[in-house]
Amino acid sequence: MHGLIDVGNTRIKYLPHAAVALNACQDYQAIMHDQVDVLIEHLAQQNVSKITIASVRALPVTQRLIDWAAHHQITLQRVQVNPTYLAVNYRHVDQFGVDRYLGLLAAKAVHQQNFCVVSAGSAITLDFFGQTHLGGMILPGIGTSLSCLQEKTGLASIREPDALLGNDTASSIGAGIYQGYSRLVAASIADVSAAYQQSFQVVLTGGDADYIAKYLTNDTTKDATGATKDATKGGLLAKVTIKPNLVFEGMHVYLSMMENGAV
Ligand SMILES: Nc1ncnc2c1ncn2[C@@H]1O[C@H](COP(=O)(O)OP(=O)(O)O)[C@@H](O)[C@H]1O
Ligand SMILES: CC(C)(COP(=O)(O)O)[C@@H](O)C(=O)NCCC(=O)O
Repeated sequence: MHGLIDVGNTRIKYLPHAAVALNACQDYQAIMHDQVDVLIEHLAQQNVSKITIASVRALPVTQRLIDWAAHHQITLQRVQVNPTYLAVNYRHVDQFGVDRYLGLLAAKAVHQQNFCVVSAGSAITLDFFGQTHLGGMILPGIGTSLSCLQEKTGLASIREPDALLGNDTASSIGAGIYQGYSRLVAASIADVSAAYQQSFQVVLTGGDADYIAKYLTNDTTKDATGATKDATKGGLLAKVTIKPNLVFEGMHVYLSMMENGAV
């Protein structure tokens, strides 16, 4: 058994390698960092003999997984940003997040060009790809923003608003964070589209993708089968697709390229 692991800043996600190939829409299992031992037990039970791991940075849980694999003679392979197949427009490629790289690889395999990968996790990242990677944006994610607000002001409750404006603290924070972030993402895509004179297919992933999508447009279809639905907004957002497994799909592309000797 070959296991794929995505270590994000908030959660660790796991998917057996075969699941990506056989059923790309199957959801991953996600755990918080302090539950890494539950994942290790699961890997042991599944007789995992090989692990491919994408880790956004050198997190203690990544080291824990590396140590466990070494101790049990399990082959562990770390995904690296490699410009051979997909070049990222970064001054220093080694700064570029491996999760962003895998998101681009997966989206490129489907759309080839003119897409924007939006990953709504601990951070919200936007990566624009025309004929090549153009560059990106990073901003604090929804959960991160809520934690900051709580730390600075003590305000922690959040509720989805039923209107544009909130009428109590929780719905006002909901209006600001859920709707506000979606507008920020939409306006950023619109600005880049206008500046580059091209439109971008939007591919959404990450723990908060549904919230971003919900307020980004009223006409978004959650991707279960890879299907998309038209969702035009100001003529700029051509299509929005939610891909919960985008990083894993990117790992699948990455591994295929390795097998073919491209990476
Ligand atoms: N069950 C959950 N546990 C924790 N966070 C969740 C959960 N469901 C959705 N979220 C949201 O997803 C965000 C983390 O998204 P994720 O894609 O896992 O991030 P990362 O890749 O940075 O670990 C959290 O900040 C939170 O807002
Ligand atoms: C931007 C990120 C923090 C997003 O991480 P995530 O929200 O998925 O945990 C991560 O991709 C990262 O640490 N990137 C390195 C910096 C960069 O891409 O420029």
